[in-house]
Amino acid sequence: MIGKTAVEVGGDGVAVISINNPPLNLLSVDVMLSLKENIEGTLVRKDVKAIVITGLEGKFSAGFDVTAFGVTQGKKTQRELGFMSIKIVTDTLEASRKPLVAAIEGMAFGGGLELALACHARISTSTAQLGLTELQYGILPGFGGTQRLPRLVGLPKALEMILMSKRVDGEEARSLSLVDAIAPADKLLGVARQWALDILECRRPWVISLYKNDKLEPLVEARTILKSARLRVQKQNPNVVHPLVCIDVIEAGIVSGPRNALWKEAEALEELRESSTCRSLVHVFFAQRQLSKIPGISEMNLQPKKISKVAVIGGGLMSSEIAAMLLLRNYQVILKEKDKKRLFDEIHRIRGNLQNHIMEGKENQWKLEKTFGLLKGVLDYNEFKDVDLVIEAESENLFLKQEIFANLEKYCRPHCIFTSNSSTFSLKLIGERTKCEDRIARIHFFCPSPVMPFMEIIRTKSTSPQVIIDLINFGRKMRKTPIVVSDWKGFAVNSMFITYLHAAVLLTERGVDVYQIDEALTSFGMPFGPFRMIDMIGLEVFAELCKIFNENLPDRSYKPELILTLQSIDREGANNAKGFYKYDNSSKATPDPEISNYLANTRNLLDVANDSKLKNFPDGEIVEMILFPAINKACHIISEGIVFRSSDLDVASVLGMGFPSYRGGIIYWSDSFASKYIYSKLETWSKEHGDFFKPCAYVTERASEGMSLVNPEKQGKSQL
Ligand SMILES: C[C@H](O)CC(=O)SCCNC(=O)CCNC(=O)[C@H](O)C(C)(C)COP(=O)(O)OP(=O)(O)OC[C@H]1O[C@@H](n2cnc3c(N)ncnc32)[C@H](O)[C@@H]1OP(=O)(O)O
Repeated sequence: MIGKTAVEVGGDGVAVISINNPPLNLLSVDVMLSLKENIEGTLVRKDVKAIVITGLEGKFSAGFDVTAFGVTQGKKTQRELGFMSIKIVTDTLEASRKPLVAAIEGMAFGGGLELALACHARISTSTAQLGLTELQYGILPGFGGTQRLPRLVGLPKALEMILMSKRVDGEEARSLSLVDAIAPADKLLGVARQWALDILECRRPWVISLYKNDKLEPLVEARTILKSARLRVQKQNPNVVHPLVCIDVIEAGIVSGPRNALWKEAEALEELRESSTCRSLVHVFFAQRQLSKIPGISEMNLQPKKISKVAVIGGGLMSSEIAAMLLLRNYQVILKEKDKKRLFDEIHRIRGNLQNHIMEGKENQWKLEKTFGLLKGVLDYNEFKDVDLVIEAESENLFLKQEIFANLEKYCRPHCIFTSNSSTFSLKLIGERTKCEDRIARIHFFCPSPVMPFMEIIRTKSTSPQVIIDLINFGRKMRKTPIVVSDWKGFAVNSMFITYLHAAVLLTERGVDVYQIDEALTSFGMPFGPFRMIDMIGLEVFAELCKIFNENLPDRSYKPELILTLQSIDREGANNAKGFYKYDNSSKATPDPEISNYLANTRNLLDVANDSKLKNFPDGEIVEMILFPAINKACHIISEGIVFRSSDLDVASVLGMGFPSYRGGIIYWSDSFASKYIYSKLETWSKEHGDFFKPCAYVTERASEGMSLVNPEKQGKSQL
């Protein structure tokens, strides 16, 4: 039995039914059947006047167990989900002849919130998290959420919450009338019990959400809202259908009544949960959860140490972005610079960063000053004595970095963690003049760091387990998804991304149109094409990155000559309004016909003929020719033991490169081809265009054995 519910009847005549499926009180067929049984049981009990539904241990319910979707393809749950939605949620729970109130603490997601929506009232704590998050798994709310949420909060807000899988806290839920009252955790059950009795005594309304109409827009207005929602989702994500299916189901309820639409919803859920989109998204969900499981460390159950004060060393854009991110997460920040002028400039830049952010968030001047007040600029190490973490982001000078780390050991307390942001030198070299290798790691924020939700933690064999745990916890506090990898000549996840960009440059140098490449990749699902991406990174930064990358990892590397040509004529990317694209005052990018001239020059320089075969290259081939080298590099990373699981690179590709999550990540996607196919393509291209495409040993081996590239058990042995 997977989970159940428990009933307790109080002297006040209120039965409290608690969902009991630790740790998150996920819903399962067993939980739902037990809920039905217990509601029916309490309905016939004479000593029960009203019912409260809650979750044990301060968690209402994190929703239905998604292992029932996608990953267990073909295996149906014991009873169809439609049965549960209509027979249990609607005909038993909502139709109960005794008032039913939900007491929500912790979280109410997906099916969990949908149970609460079917109750006659909802009381929540102010910090509870509520949301219909189903679309993030390629399905739609399947327990009546498509019908009840619009009727409780109005169509525009419901669409926003459902289509974006948006979570709101109790306070916001109250302001939306999604919950009826807020109560502190220790009084929650008491308030909910009294509310249920008040409904019985007609002191509070007995609301059946499914038939509530006052918040619903009139049909014509509703149709206009739905139409623009359709256009929006089609534009944002033309490759997936589930948001459109969801909108259709919502509309069906408004047009032909909610009861009929519940059946439509159930049918749609059955269909969507078998889709490849659902399988891929569920894979990414679990892969993301696996990321923080570090073999050999997680079992130690170490508790993370608190990090309150962080020092950032070094100038430049990156360090000011890092410092601003830290301040916005309420860390005290010490910023160390070489001289007064640089320090002044940097502090000025950080204030600008904060101002942008706080303005965007419509927060006030007071908040800005308070946040800025957490920053202290210094020129020496005296303030480092009580710092918990140092992030070194100095220029790429080994001697300078070694000196900094030697000073850190001298001035900081013994538990302070030292990290470098460098991608050039190995951590071993950077820490050579210290005796504290166990406290040294690398943190890599992805560009642009305030936006990218991903963070790499790079460790050596000497980095202590406690430091890893502390940094994972720090990453989460920074609202980033942290991935732990081994030190690999400065590059781990980035090598996959750089290879992807190199493949695009190589292809255009051989004759494929720049803008066709970008379009092929955006149609595939990347948020930007590779050339728009290079423009955004900036050609100077990209060229520098390529130089270091090629020096450190010469195997199958590529020298993107075109970048140098463009730099020589001052085309630096979005920053100076011209790169592969032209940019207007509002940073809107448009293709520039002049690019073809520079391409011709580069081809002359490289002495490569314009390959006529590539002239009318189909989009599908472009995608393969750009993404297969990245898969090849990812396989190299796996075989070197840089990551623990191949699925780690799926998450890395989704969060760090923008690979579409509905394709499951780069390695997961590779499984939609036979490994032999990938191998033979790489082999052919390597003959035609050089070693850049040469399949690595892992791909060669797997292809010869007819094995998938995804094989968590047999992937490369971890170096750690
Ligand atoms: C029919 C309905 O309409 C369909 C649905 O209900 S779809 C489901 C909707 N629910 C959700 O979206 C909630 C997804 N979960 C989360 O966001 C987060 O787990 C959470 C915020 C609830 C808790 O986060 P946190 O405390 O960090 O715990 P976390 O490590 O994520 O999860 C604990 C365990 O539960 C698992 N888990 C979490 N949610 C799950 C779910 N919905 N299904 C299956 N397993 C789930 C995790 O994989 C993890 O398993 P593990 O310990 O074996 O690795």
